[in-house]
Amino acid sequence: MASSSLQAFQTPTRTPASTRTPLVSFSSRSPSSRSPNATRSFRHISLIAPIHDPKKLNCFKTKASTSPSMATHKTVEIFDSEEALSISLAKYTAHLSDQQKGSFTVVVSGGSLIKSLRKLAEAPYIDSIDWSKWHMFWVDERVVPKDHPDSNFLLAFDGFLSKVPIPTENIHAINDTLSAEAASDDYEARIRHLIKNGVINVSETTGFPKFDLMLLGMGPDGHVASLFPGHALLEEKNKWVTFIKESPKPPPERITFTFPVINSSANVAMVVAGAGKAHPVHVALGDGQEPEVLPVQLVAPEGQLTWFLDKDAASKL
Ligand SMILES: O=C1O[C@H](COP(=O)(O)O)[C@@H](O)[C@H](O)[C@H]1O
Repeated sequence: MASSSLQAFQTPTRTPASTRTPLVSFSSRSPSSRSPNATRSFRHISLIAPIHDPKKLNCFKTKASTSPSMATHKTVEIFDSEEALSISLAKYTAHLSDQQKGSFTVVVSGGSLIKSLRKLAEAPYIDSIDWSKWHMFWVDERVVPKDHPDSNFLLAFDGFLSKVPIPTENIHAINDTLSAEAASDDYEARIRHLIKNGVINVSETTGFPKFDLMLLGMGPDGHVASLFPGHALLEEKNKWVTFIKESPKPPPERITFTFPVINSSANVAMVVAGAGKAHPVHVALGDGQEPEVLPVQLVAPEGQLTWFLDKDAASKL
């Protein structure tokens, strides 16, 4: 099956290509940045092909750590174009998929991230990936019908899901027939059910669901999922899935995973392209002197965090 039809989802269910190297790649192990002021302790910087004054990379060097109870291993890769970024993202995702013995649980955001997944639907990945073990989830969704232009499901369907043979029953879309509150409760209940069935793992550290891979975008204001700057939902500690009725970015009603779930992931890819996002990238990865606290700074998975940046998004680093 090379594609599924949108109609199949209208009634919600309950239930090495080019190996272009990044221009700049460096990795670190840092304490959890659950505290936005948590400092980073970069152990390793490998400069593959400098695009900036290397002195600027001082901003990635070691600082004293605060409480390293939860360590995030962080890698930042900077590419000369979004095209090169998307090729590397496909390779990374295919590698994680290959490593997974049982189900491969993948969470996507909406927005520009979806376009950057396009290489997965091309050779060699379309034929080499075992799509049958993939289970797809959404980190956030807008409270609109699945065929509405604002739907994150529709975006993913058109840009990715309709082009790859993931079994229809493994595509776990958020219920679009319920209110925001009911849909978030419903999604959490369905995730609990999939944990019982052994599809989704649980973090031994946090007790929250542990997805194998979250592919996340970031808004120009530094929001991730539907977790916006200054909003009380940033502080949510108990719920897995919650809702917002007054999103600063339209549409106003949305459902979103919470930070405890995002940060219990085995792998998170932050995929950011374009000069319009250079400022929040600098806040998140720069010298830590910014007074702002952006939601993206709270992304600190217990597993691996990999930033995929194009050079425009990285231009203020
Ligand atoms: O509203 C949303 O925006 C963010 C960022 O979107 P982008 O187009 O600026 O990349 C997205 O990650 C989120 O899923 C979506 O609901």
